Amino acid sequence: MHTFGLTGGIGSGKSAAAHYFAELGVPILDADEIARVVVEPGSAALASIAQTFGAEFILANGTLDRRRLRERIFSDSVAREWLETLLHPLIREVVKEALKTPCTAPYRLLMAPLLLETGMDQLVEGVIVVDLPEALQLQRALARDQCSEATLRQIMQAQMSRAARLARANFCLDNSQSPTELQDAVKHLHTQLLALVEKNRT
Ligand SMILES: CC(C)(COP(=O)(O)OP(=O)(O)OC[C@H]1O[C@@H](n2cnc3c(N)ncnc32)[C@H](O)[C@@H]1O)[C@@H](O)C(=O)NCCC(=O)NCCS
Ligand SMILES: Nc1ncnc2c1ncn2[C@@H]1O[C@H](COP(=O)(O)OP(=O)(O)OP(=O)(O)O)[C@@H](O)[C@H]1O
Repeated sequence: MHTFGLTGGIGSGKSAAAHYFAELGVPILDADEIARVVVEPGSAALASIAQTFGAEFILANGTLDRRRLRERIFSDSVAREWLETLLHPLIREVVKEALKTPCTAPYRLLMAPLLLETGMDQLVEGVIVVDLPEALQLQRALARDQCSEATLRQIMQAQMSRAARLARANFCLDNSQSPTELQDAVKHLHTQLLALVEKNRT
């Protein structure tokens, strides 16, 4: 089973690209979704977070106060590193287990904003980067998220720079134009990936 990684900074258009791949029948494994599963109510990770940051980081319904934790970790790099040390190995283990599941499609995608930062690119055969100028990335993320510009800038600062990410890309999807153009780029890359997978089979 072939797996390629799909990455890009916050608001770059990973979900939009993944949606177009899914329409073409490509299975998607989403690391952000797994990051939510590992802190579900009752998990050891959630208990550790409450112990370190305080009980006020847990909402009345027992779930993580994600907004509060976001504000905290992106304004305090020590807190962020503590959280990453706790969560990244757990996320990686769940991803590794999920990748063991056989799948009939020619290839699948592991979608992860921190694919390169966490070394999860070692689990895939090639890296696809969704790319756009940082100013446009900020503009789109601002329009979508209930998040201040200052926090978004801090999140972008905690991620790899555009240049560093592009330097590690095997494939690039330009998302600086319209959604239709992104969809066309996904279709084109899908054909390329199918050919690559087929070539490796023979
Ligand atoms: C801080 C948390 C609770 C905020 O939750 P929230 O629902 O507001 O955001 P969500 O999880 O949907 O993440 C939104 C985006 O933030 C960015 N982001 C998240 N965590 C990080 C991080 N540690 N460093 C840099 N960027 C990050 C990513 O681009 C991500 O797509 C959450 O992001 C989290 O648990 N982060 C630590 C786990 C992690 O590193 N996840 C990335 C998986 S590869
Ligand atoms: N080509 C485009 N033109 C205009 N808006 C776009 C385009 N691509 C994506 N968007 C919008 O930009 C925002 C960010 O896109 P998306 O949610 O796909 O990014 P993401 O990389 O998955 O973000 P995150 O990692 O923050 O979850 C969304 O509101 C989306 O609708």
